[in-house]
Amino acid sequence: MRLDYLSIFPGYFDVLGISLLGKAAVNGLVDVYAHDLRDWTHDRHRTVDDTPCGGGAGMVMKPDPWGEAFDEIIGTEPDPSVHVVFPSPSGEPFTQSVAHDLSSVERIVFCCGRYEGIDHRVIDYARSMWTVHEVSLGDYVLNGGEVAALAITEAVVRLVPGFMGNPQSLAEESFSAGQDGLLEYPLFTRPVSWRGLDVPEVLMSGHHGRIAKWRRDESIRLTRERRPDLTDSDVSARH
Ligand SMILES: N#Cc1ccccc1Cn1ccc2ccc(-c3cc(N)[nH]n3)cc21
Repeated sequence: MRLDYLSIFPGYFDVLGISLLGKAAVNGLVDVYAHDLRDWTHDRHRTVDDTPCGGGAGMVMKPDPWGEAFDEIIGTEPDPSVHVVFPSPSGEPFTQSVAHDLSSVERIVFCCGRYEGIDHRVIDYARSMWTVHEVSLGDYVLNGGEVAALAITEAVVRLVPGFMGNPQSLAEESFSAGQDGLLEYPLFTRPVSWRGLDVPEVLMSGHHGRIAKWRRDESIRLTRERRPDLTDSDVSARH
């Protein structure tokens, strides 16, 4: 998998050389390339923004540098196998399902906007050429797309076959298909007693059926308490 990042702050992506992602890069599972959008400007100030047409606060990112960067980094021919991700507060929700879909593609280009956003024609042009995902991390506003791109990267790459040492751990996480859309149950390890707090006895019983039931019940309880939006009537009935 090749990952490209287009940003006026490419240094954000130096962190991708650390930890598991660094190991994946070493193992050849992912190739990471960060690009400075200003390299595709031609004025002395390396200008990437301008005032919004129609007025309004803030600045908008000019389309020209993006187009020239696309030509050089991706190419000038349409290719739906290239997935272009625009983090945006007005995007579709980024979910585990989207992460799973992206984990099987060969190439992802992250377009990290700043200011008030990117000239919309850039997104329209990208849609005419590649497979575009305009995605939001959640209902809050960041200062740009870089942090969102890093979060999306981690969610996607950890699902790439061969990346995680123990793929079984993926199957038991919150939001994974195997969890029936429920939140993950509480986790414990040794010591059994810690500052007056004990591991639930059932988990030390060695009775796998009771442990499985306790974990399911806890997942249902937590999901109903914290994320009623994840429990539809059918799921509630089953639980
Ligand atoms: N756009 C915009 C915008 C609009 C108003 C105020 C500030 C910004 C900053 N910004 C510029 C690029 C960009 C990219 C992604 C996010 C983003 C994603 C999530 N889920 N929250 N915020 C924000 C981004």
